Amino acid sequence: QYVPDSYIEDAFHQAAQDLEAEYKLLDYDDLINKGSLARKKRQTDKKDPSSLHASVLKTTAESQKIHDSFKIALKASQKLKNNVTLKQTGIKLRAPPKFCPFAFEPSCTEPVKYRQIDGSCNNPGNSLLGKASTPFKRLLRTAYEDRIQEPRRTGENGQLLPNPREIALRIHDPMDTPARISHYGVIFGQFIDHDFALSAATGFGSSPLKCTCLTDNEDCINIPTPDMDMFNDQLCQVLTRSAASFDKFDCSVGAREQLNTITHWLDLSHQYGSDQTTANKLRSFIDGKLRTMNINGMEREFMPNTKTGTCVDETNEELCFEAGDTRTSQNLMLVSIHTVWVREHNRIASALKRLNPQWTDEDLYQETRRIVIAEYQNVIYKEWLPVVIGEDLMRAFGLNIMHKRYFMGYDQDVNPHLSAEFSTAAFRFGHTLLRSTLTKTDSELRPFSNLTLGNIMLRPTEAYNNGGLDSICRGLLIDPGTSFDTHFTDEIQNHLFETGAFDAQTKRFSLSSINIARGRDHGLPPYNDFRKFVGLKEAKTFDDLIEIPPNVRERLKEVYRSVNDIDAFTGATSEIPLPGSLLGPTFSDIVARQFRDLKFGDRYYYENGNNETIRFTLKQLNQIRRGTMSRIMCDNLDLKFIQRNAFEPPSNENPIVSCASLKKVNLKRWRGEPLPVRETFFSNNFNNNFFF
Ligand code: HEM
Repeated sequence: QYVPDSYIEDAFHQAAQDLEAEYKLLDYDDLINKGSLARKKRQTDKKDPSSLHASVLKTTAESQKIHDSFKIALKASQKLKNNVTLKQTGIKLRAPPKFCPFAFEPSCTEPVKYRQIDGSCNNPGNSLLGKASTPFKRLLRTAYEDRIQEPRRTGENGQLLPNPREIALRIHDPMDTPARISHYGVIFGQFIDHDFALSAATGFGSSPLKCTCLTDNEDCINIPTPDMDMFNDQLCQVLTRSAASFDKFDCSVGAREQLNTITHWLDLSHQYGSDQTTANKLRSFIDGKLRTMNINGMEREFMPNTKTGTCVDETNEELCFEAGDTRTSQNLMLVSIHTVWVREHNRIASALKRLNPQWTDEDLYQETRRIVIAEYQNVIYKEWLPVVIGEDLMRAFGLNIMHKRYFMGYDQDVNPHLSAEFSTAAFRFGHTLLRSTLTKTDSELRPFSNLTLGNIMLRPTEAYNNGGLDSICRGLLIDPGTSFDTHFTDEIQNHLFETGAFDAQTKRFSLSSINIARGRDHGLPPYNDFRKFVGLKEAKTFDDLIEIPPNVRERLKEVYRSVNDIDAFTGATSEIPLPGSLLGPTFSDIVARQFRDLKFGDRYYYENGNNETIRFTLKQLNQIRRGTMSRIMCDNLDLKFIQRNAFEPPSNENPIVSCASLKKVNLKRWRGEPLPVRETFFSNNFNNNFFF
């Protein structure tokens, strides 16, 4: 049952005016003078760690509009609630179309052979599913302090929850134990993450808010420095809250959701872009290729430079690298993986051009993109995911790839969206697997140089010198990652984004404490709720936490007052890994569930055979299935030898073999591939009718 439209519209108009008036009060100069909240057009101080953190967050004009529309809806709902009749009838409220950012669905032409850049039009029943700038979904009920939007602050006994950095110091202290995943496998996890998750940050216009340690603002969740912390030269870690969104496309007013600014799919959107402008900027428009550049003294191609990134550019000559995601240059290990995939795109485009000389640039770009995304999905489901969650869960969740046949399990009722529980907690498992050092190796995988994470975080120098990105990528193959446990490596735990800018308010971050604070910001319920969801027994006391080793249980008991207060990230990373999986039972389940939804809910999933326009021929598909990550590395780096599975360190079970012995994908199956009648690509104008 809904309230009459005119009545609601009035309330929304008034609420919009109130919000505008509030924003006017937040005058920029005034705020700077008061030293409270700084509105910046761009984060310009490249040495300020908080600017560096902000540079890996994203605010867009669209995300800010959605955030504002949610705020307006809350205000309007407050106004309407004061009305006695509404209170009595317990009527549900929904924003009128003018105030609902999701009201204008893209219209999709059918059938479409290629994915849309912005992720829309995948599901014929709901064209917005999977699109960039849509909300995360929930597996569990949110847990906000006020039930609507404020971060959880108080525990079960009414006392304040422990400070996230305090928890980090007591539970996530540094220790590195080698694991059976290669560091390549770990950073590939980050690469996947940047394909499908980027929460919008609250901001002004299209820049994230810059909080300060003295700010008491509802959109800041700074982490104060506890006593006895080595961070005692800084008051806090400044942290901006993620932007708000409605949780449903119908804009019914409920608890705060967060917004994913990039496409939810496994579609290499971090290579190709999540919007048409970015996608066009990355293309060369010649023979279907992506734009690349050369570096003096190095033979192969590299991603183009950009001046808009936030690399700490010591010399003013060495620049960041540009791809489809704003976080590309966050570290050079990540850049090196991006580089391999850009080269793979251009390698395939050249091969297709040789096979089909009559194809236009557009034909070559679209078909190459389709093949490269298929190769990428193939290595994820065939090689990477089994290393992470193990064969048993692969089977239980239907995640194994097929042999010789099509996959026929596509289900348009599956919601493929990333869940908040996955992106805010479970998929951050990779943070515990990172190591502080890395090795550069030559083409025979012989080490010749060692670096620390600090040397390559937002610092491009090592990309241009001493073997460059190729040697970093090869080094990731031989270094093992560290085990899944509560421990974080020192560089991430105590020195994240440290630049030596000792006059900055926040001089460095601690990633585990950010994860905990972010969980509260996003209204994640405590660990016990996660346990129930994945089928573990609800713990009544700390001693019931039998999946957690006794010594860690003891430490949890010292930090948290109640077993019901434990933050999800801390609780789940405390668990002993399941047999065959790198992860404990809670994160194994949530990760498996998410990759199931991304497979069964994606009409463009590479093995899907139920749509004749979209699917590959069986012969093409079987070629793609032959591919491996190691083969792709051999094709795009100077490598003579490599282990069979790039996601595990070399060992007797995973021997180093010659590149020549690895199977190749035969592209001859694409000779004469019929191309679709050119369809008009959807242009996103869904904001035309919006309220500002
Ligand atoms: C050197 C390596 C890495 C660094 C420095 C790093 C750093 C960060 C930072 C600063 C954030 C934003 C935190 C926040 O404000 O909430 C973040 C988010 C995240 N990271 Fe990492 N990370 C790394 C590797 C990884 C790996 C290996 C994985 C997974 C296998 C991963 C998964 C995630 C996820 C899922 C998010 C949330 C994304 C979102 O929803 O916006 N990261 N990381």
